Amino acid sequence: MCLRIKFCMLRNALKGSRLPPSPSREGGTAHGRIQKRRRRRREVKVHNGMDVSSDKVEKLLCLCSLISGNLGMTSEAHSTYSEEEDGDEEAMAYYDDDDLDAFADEDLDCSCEEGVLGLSDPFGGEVKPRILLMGLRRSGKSSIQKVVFHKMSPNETLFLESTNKICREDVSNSSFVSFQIWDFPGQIDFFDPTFDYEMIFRGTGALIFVIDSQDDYVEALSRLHLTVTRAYKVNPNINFEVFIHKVDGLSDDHKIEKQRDIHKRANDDLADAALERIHLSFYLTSIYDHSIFEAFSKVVQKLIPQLPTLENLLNIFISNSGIEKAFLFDVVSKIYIATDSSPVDMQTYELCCDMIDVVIDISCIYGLTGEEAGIPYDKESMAIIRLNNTTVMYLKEVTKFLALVCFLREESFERKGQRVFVCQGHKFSQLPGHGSDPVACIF
Ligand SMILES: Nc1nc2c(ncn2[C@@H]2O[C@H](COP(=O)(O)OP(=O)(O)OP(=O)(O)O)[C@@H](O)[C@H]2O)c(=O)[nH]1
Repeated sequence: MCLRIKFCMLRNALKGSRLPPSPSREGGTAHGRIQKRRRRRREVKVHNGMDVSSDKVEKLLCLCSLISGNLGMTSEAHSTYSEEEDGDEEAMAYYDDDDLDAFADEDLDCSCEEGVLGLSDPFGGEVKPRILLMGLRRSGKSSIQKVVFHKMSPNETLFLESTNKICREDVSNSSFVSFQIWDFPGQIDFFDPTFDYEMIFRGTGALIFVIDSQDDYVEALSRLHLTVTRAYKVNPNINFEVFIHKVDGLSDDHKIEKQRDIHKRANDDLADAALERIHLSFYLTSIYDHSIFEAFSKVVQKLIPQLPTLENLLNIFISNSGIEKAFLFDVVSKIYIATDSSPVDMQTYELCCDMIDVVIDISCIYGLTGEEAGIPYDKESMAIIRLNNTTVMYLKEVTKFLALVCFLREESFERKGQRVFVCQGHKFSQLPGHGSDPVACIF
């Protein structure tokens, strides 16, 4: 199926009509205000769309695809898998709000254990890394999971009920983004003999401890200490990630102050227990902006064994292409799984998320014909957006769930005389009429 963003329609849509609410655009007052402010800050113009694709981009895409493919899911491979295993192409229909729920429910294997105390060994043969969400009651654990992985609007989390069972969810968007999330009820009694915490921590890759920054955090810190020390004894390889959460209600100065205080107290507690070797990473997060997605990106990246290879590829890619910044994104969760070594700022990250939203929304509205319904993102998907500060953004599909998003200066953005290559499975093939030299590629 050929799916291409229709740029004239995109331009019209951006100028005149209102885009339908995408999961990340709709939302609560705080989130809505942030989004509105951000939209005012910049004027998004759409480049005169053409089939532009540099051979360097294609080379990188192919390599990324290969790395991904070695893990079992290239675009093609995944399509086959979906058809054979699921028999349901509509699994990709997460792009519109109604279908989103269907996607989330159908594709995410979400189950809740019958209470903490009744947990038997559910991990027979489990190989996916496990991410645990822990913290006091009402700290925001379930909200984080729902907003990041179910595209729930932040305001809807106000109506979430308290979790009283361990909820497990399989997230398998791509070979890179493939793990289990365990959402724990607020209070877990480590001393309860029927709660087998050793078995839980043994297979854990990351433990996210959520602290409500708008609340008194003394109890949360002692709980963090207890949890971390217990987990470390069982499995010293766990990454300990502390989300200082709900910072949307705090001023910038207050945020920094809270982070410094929590950081100091948590590390002092570890030093007092002679456990300085335990490393805690801290993040300021809120479900009302992109900070939660950025923090989750960093947590997930640490669990990707191929991360150094991907980063190297992106570094080589930008050093040879005039591109200033490149990200590899999981389009479903908007987690970026790798970027080059230059620093990431929040605004750049937000722009990438917005671009993914625009591409998917416009594809859904204008890119599908009747018989193609259901797959608004495929190997033909690409988009170019010119911002009003002479920066060009470029998005290209890598695999069914991955996108390469790049930033480059307008002057580096050449559209003429380029050879166009497409990545077909594991091979480059050259499109007729676009230059004569084949691209060298090592498989
Ligand atoms: N202001 C603000 N509120 C948030 C944020 N994240 C979650 N909340 C709110 O915090 C409340 C509790 O959220 P939950 O996700 O149910 O908390 P939980 O940690 O899963 O709670 P338990 O299931 O009882 O352990 C809800 O009203 C959410 O709307 C945030 O980033 N900012």
